[in-house]
Amino acid sequence: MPKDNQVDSSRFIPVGIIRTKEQIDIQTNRRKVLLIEANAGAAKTTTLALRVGEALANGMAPECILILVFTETARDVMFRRLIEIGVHHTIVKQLKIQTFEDFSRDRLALIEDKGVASYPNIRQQFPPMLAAVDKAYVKYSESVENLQFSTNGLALTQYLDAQLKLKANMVLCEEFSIDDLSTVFERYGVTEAEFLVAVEYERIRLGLRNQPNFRGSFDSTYDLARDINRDPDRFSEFSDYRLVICDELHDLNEAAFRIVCALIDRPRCFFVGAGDCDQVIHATLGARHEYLSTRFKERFIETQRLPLTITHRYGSHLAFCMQAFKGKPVESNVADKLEIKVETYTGGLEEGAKCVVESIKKWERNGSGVDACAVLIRDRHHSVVIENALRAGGIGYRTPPMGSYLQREEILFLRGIMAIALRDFGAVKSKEVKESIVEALDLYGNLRIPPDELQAVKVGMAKHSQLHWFYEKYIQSKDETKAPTVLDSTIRFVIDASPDALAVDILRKVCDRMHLKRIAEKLYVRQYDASVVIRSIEGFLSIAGEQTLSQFWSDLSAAEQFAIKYRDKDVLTLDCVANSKGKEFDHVILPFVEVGEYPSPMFPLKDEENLFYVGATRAKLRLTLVTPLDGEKRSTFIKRMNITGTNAAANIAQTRNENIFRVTPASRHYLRSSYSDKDRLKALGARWDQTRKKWYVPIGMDLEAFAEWM
Ligand SMILES: Nc1ncnc2c1ncn2[C@@H]1O[C@H](COP(=O)(O)OP(=O)(O)OP(=O)(O)O)[C@@H](O)[C@H]1O
Repeated sequence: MPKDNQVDSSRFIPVGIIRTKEQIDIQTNRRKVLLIEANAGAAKTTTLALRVGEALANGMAPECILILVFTETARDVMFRRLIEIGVHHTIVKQLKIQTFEDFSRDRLALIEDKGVASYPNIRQQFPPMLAAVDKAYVKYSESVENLQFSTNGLALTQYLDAQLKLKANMVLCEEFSIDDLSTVFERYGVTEAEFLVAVEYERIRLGLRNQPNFRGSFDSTYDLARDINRDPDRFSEFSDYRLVICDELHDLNEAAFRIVCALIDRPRCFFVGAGDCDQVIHATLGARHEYLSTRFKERFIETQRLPLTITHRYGSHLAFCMQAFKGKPVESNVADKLEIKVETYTGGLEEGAKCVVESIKKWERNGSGVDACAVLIRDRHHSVVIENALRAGGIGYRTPPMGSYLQREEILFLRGIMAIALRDFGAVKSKEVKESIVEALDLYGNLRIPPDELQAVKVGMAKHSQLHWFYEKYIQSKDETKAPTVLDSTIRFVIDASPDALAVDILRKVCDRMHLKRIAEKLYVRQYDASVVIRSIEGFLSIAGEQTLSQFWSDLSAAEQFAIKYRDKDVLTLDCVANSKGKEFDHVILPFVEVGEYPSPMFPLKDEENLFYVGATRAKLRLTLVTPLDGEKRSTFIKRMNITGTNAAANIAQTRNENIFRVTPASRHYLRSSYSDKDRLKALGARWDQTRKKWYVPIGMDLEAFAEWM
């Protein structure tokens, strides 16, 4: 039964939830273009899944439905949600659920006569970007005043960021006149030099025939949008989708918008998209709220907007706090209370990490499973202390898709040096980790081993229990008359040191001798990425504690074994907040909600607010904020939630919810039957649910005759 006693004309009846009137209105809506604007947890994904269920129940073939999202996480969540509400998994598998980038790549492959090289790693884009800077310099440095071009790593990354921004906004495919150059900063937020370099970079990428030579991240989406722009008829070659669904519409940029428009332009296509402007955290890629607010309406006059106002994920206490934090109405329909805990610590991040472990233990003592718990960190480097504290506390964890700190390049490099010096590569059990250590030595040591040779070395290396031959072949200086390289002299220093020396002292000297900070700034040229690497190394040194070099080495192997042991089990999730969009957990712990960490001073405050909002709203039953005891060090975000001030009103709303919404949904009774039962079931009045591929007894019908199938 739907809530609010409305007439329900829907054919798809979900399992496990009672839909609100808002949800049924969306599920059964037949407007050509429908936009849903909602709060976090207000059932966007679920309601889009209901719309898909309805289309299937009305006989639409799964191949005619396309679901587009921006991230792989969102794709997985949509897949799961469809199954949760009762769409049969074989049907879900037939639906096309893709990220924009994957969808675009597949579409382009259909019309391109040659394969296009993919450059997923930003470093692969450096050589063409260098060539672009050269060209821009030669062409414009005489004719345009005050142009500054640079070719260091930081500058190259900034040029790459700028070209992405311009592409997301579809600026580069427009004709440009040199007279307009003075306005590019005002219009697009890039400098004149960045604009000119981006134009040259695209010329290099596209070559003479306007057929891309390579593609970096986002280039498939851009190229498809560009293609549509140049020749709208070409899109008509693609298969017709009858229903296009788009989740996370708040991440839409101009390129993705044009692809969506081309799909909607097909005469038989219906479109439903959902978004929440407070979840925009990819602002640099041109994500803007104006698509939701105005652009669709301008382009498709028949656009209708419907709201999803009520959250079904978390109770009133968090709803009221998020209302205070975001300054927008947030209402909850959840009967279960959500507790907000503020746990405090004094001292550094290690103490904060212990506080996290204590919060998990309290949760377990309540009888709740640790697998329903997630620690969502602001930055990758936070995971060093957290992982260590979890291991000390015997709490198994997974780190999808962030990866454990032990497998990060900077840490692998230090592990490689230790493995050579201690002659104990055998302690590294995993073949992949062995290969990655070799890669990290090549990268950080600037060995420049040609790619094919490196590949062969990696394959051979996995079989070795020693790394010494690699050292002798690629690192050790052969010419006695010359000074050894910095890497070689650093390794010799560690070899000469006693394995009983304090690990932290030795490793700190390794970092200083190698100038790791400078290397990080060169390799991870974005200031933020470099800072994460530097802090991750600091965290690594701090966890060495009082251990000797050989003790720390054994401890690292034990830590890796610990992480591997629990990898596929039902354990705690440890991830970055940015990866958690669309997910939910009974208990969410946000560590280090402190000044300088959260919000990060390196990003616009608005983005940080949205990130915090996304993290906090993943919680279903408990949200724990781990923050310093010292009020001065506490993040202003906690104050802005007004936890104490909203408590009384939240209590009243919560009691109301407990009285109204703690009802078991009346639902169809699905039957366990085999194919040969079908005629009998039909004769008894059972109905076939095509979407779920099961027979059911309609609501209100006596169940007695169906006892053998219950
Ligand atoms: N009518 C309903 N009754 C009870 N629970 C519901 C209902 N609709 C959805 N839910 C539940 O609410 C939770 C949030 O739903 P969903 O993930 O669809 O929200 P969302 O708006 O996509 O979230 P977000 O954008 O924050 O990731 C899910 O656990 C879902 O099963």
